Amino acid sequence: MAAPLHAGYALGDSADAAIVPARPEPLSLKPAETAVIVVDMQNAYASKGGYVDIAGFDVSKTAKVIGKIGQVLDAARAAGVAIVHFQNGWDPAYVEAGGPGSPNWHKSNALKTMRARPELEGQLLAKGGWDYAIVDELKPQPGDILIPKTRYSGFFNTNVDSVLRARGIRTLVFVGVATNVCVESSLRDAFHLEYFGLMLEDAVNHLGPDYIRDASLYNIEKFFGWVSTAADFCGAISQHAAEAQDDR
Ligand SMILES: C/C(=C/NC(N)=O)C(=O)O
Repeated sequence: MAAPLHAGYALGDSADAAIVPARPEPLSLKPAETAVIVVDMQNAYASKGGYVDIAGFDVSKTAKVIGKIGQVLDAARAAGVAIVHFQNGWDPAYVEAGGPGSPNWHKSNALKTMRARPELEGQLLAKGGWDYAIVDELKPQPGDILIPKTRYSGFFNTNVDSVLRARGIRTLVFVGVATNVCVESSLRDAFHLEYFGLMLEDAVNHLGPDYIRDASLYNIEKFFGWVSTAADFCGAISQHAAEAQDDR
């Protein structure tokens, strides 16, 4: 049996689906049953002087990623695709971060940085602060959904699965930071919850050496979902919306 021309839950009725060029094969999706997941586009992860910059990670590429995400959100809103923003962080007393009994206390580079530099206590990833805030260019708009989270994956200790299922959403388009941490963690968990996950490789930024970006994209393409670009996703949903308009 020949491999299907495209993947996606809409295999049976792809007539009303958009076909997004992707790896390992094109992915069909229905805009009304799709959401763009904007992962942690906060000053902490995307701005000079934010937590990951202070911790020594490279944020030089985030301005370009912010531009790509802005294009994706404009096209998504025009095509009726839902938008969900994850926002990572904790209460200013860091109760939600967990103490030494939590692996987060030992692995979070934000918590480790504040232990090493006590003058930063209460500033990194603290709700209400600049570091925690979503960057000005990508502030949630009316109708967007905002999901606070306290660990890497947006599918743990949140209601996002219920929010998405209540809207009949089956395909999730991932953008944001970091490719190899919160984006991949969330896409993997979404896979195990039966969502079709698509990562836009030029709308994400990784933390660490460049090979970790390649490894993350390989993992997603081979085992957890699909990989495409901002232009291919925007082109597919915009063309689909135009054809639907012509058919009216
Ligand atoms: C390392 C890290 C990653 N966050 C993310 N949004 O990928 C953190 O939150 O400490």
